[in-house]
Amino acid sequence: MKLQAALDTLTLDECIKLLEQTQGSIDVVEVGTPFVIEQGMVPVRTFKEKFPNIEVLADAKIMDAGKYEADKCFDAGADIVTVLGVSNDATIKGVVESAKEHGRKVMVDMIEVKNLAERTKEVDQMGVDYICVHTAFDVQATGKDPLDDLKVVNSVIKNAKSAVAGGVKLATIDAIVEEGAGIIVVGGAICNAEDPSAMAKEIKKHLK
Ligand SMILES: O=C([C@H](O)CO)[C@H](O)[C@H](O)COP(=O)(O)O
Repeated sequence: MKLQAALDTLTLDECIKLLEQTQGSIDVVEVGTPFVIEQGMVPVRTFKEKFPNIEVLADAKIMDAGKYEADKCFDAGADIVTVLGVSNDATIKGVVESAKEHGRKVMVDMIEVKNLAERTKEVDQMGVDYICVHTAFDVQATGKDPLDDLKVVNSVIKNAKSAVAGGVKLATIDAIVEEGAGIIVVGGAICNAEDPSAMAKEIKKHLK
C-alpha cells in the first residue's frame, strides 16, 4: 500500500522541502494537474533528478492523443502517467503502449465515470497498472467521498491494482486502508496542513 502525495498547490521549492523532510513516507510524488498546467514537465524532471528513489506521477489526465501525450510525460521522467477512464479505448490503449515502450506505468483516473463497475471491467482488460476512483475536487463540497466507489472497483478488479483519490484525510484514512488499495492519494490534507511534512508522516503511519 503506497502513499501518493498530490502536489497541486505548493511551489516547486515547497515541494522539494516537503520531499526532503519526509524521505521514506511519500512513496509516489504526484505532479498535480494544476502544477502541470503552471509548469509543464519541469517538476517531473526536477523530482526525478533530486529524488530518484521516489516514483513520480504526472497527473496529465490524458483525454486524447494517448500515446503522443504519454510519450512526453515518460520522456520527461515520469514513472506513472494518468489517463481518464471516460476517454475512448483507443486513447487508453495508446497510453498503455507508450508505458510498455518506456517500461513505466499507467493509472486510469475514473473521475466522473458513471458506469463504474462496467467501465472498470473494460479498462482492467487493457493492460493498465492502476484504476483510481476519484471524487472530483468540485464535488467534494457536497460531502461525497471515494470509499463507496473504491468498494465497487475492488469488487470487480482482476488485473490492475486499485487506487483512491479525492479529499482523503486523516479522519477518513483508516476506513480506506481497511477496504484496501494499492495507492492512496492525499493532496489537500497534506499541502494545506500547517505542517505538511508532519501530516504526510502521520498519514503514512496509518497505511499497511
Ligand atoms: O487530481 C486532483 C484534482 O483533480 C485536482 O487536479 C487531486 O490531485 C486529487 O483529487 C487529490 O487531491 P485532494 O482531493 O486534495 O486530496
